[in-house]
Amino acid sequence: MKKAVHFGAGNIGRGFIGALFAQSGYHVTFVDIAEQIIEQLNRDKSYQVKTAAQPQEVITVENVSGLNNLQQEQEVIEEIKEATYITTAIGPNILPRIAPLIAKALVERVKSNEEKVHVIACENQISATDILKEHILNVLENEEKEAVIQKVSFFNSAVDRIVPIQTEQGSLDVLVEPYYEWVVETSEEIPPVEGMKIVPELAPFIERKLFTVNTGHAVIAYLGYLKGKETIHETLQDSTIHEEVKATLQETGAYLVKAYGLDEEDHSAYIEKIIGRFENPYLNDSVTRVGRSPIRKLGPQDRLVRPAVEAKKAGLSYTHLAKAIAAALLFAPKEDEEAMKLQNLLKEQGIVAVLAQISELDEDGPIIKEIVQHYENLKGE
Ligand SMILES: NC(=O)C1=CN([C@@H]2O[C@H](COP(=O)(O)OP(=O)(O)OC[C@H]3O[C@@H](n4cnc5c(N)ncnc54)[C@H](O)[C@@H]3O)[C@@H](O)[C@H]2O)C=CC1
Ligand SMILES: O=P(O)(O)OC[C@H]1O[C@](O)(CO)[C@@H](O)[C@@H]1O
Repeated sequence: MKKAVHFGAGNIGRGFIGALFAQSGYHVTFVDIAEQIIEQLNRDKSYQVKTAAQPQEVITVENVSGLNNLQQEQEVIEEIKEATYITTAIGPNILPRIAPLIAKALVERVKSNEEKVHVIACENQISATDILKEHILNVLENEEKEAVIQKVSFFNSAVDRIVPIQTEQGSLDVLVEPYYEWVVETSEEIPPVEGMKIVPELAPFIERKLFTVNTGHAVIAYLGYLKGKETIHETLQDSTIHEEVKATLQETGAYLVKAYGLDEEDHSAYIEKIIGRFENPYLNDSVTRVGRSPIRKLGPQDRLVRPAVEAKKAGLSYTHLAKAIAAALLFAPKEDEEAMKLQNLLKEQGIVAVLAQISELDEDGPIIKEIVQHYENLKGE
């Protein structure tokens, strides 16, 4: 049986990527630090993926096991020595932490196995696999680097499936939206995985996804949070926010149409389809999950700042994006470590210095000016 090693046995790991490998006949070893999930995977050896829809579809995922990367380093290395795929869904900030173990394992792997192994980071981040690759290569000696580069393929990818925080305590089962898309960039012939779509150039796919699905979701989360809403579905019932989401996606859409020559009508239909996905009442997706880690989401390459900067460069409107950025600065749930850090930074340094630092925006530029105006207005509401 072919093997896949997947880092991150969370929502996307179990509910999407791991499930596709298992359905394609792979044994999936999940690697995680969550002791309870690992124990349960090894005990139950299966779990169910259930769609948030009526009627509900239920898929049983089998041939799975788990390893703890903090306690079972050697076992992880042994699995990687035989794997066809190594994938991750752990969050962009965690990639540097798992890179040393993957690097160590790849060095062992290329000594004992001639077959190529394929590494794919499945994160909401542009070029996540390139970033992981850099962290891996950085810890290797020159000779090791060469061997790894020759026998390991690294592919960037875009992952799209809404998987909310799971509410069934003590269960490995995962509730997912019915829709999914996994796009992988390569021109190599690679072992087939059901549901994996191969493209020669990822940029249009990942930007269209990140700046529509993730931008739209973020706008709903941040505006919903400010209005005291709990869920994405509930927030979208507010017609003012609904309109604001559409207007923001028209801004990112104008940039995407111009940058990638997309058909305007097709893109408008895509926006409608995405908003329809957000409206799914069975997902019960919280605004705090979707808005989580606002410092990461305000990064220069992420879903709010990059389209605003690109729109400005192209002479297009970015006023609704500026409002969304302002709303992100006001996102302050106590349990979100990054949100708390952001609030402290704002108190200590003020909005202009913070945006210059975390979003790499020009302190004297028009984007910051517009954000500051929206920030003051939103604070006063
Ligand atoms: N949930 C969703 O709807 C989607 C999420 N994504 C992306 O997928 C990635 C994962 O997201 P989720 O599955 O929602 O998160 P999650 O929090 O459900 O899963 C992450 C898993 O990583 C594990 N982890 C954390 N630190 C670790 C470490 N040092 N070593 C090993 N494992 C570690 C956690 O214990 C957890 O099980 C993120 O990059 C997210 O942006 C992408 C598309 C959809
Ligand atoms: O997973 P992140 O990057 O924190 O952001 C949440 C976003 O990712 C998703 O989980 C799916 O792409 C969306 O629900 C949301 O747009």
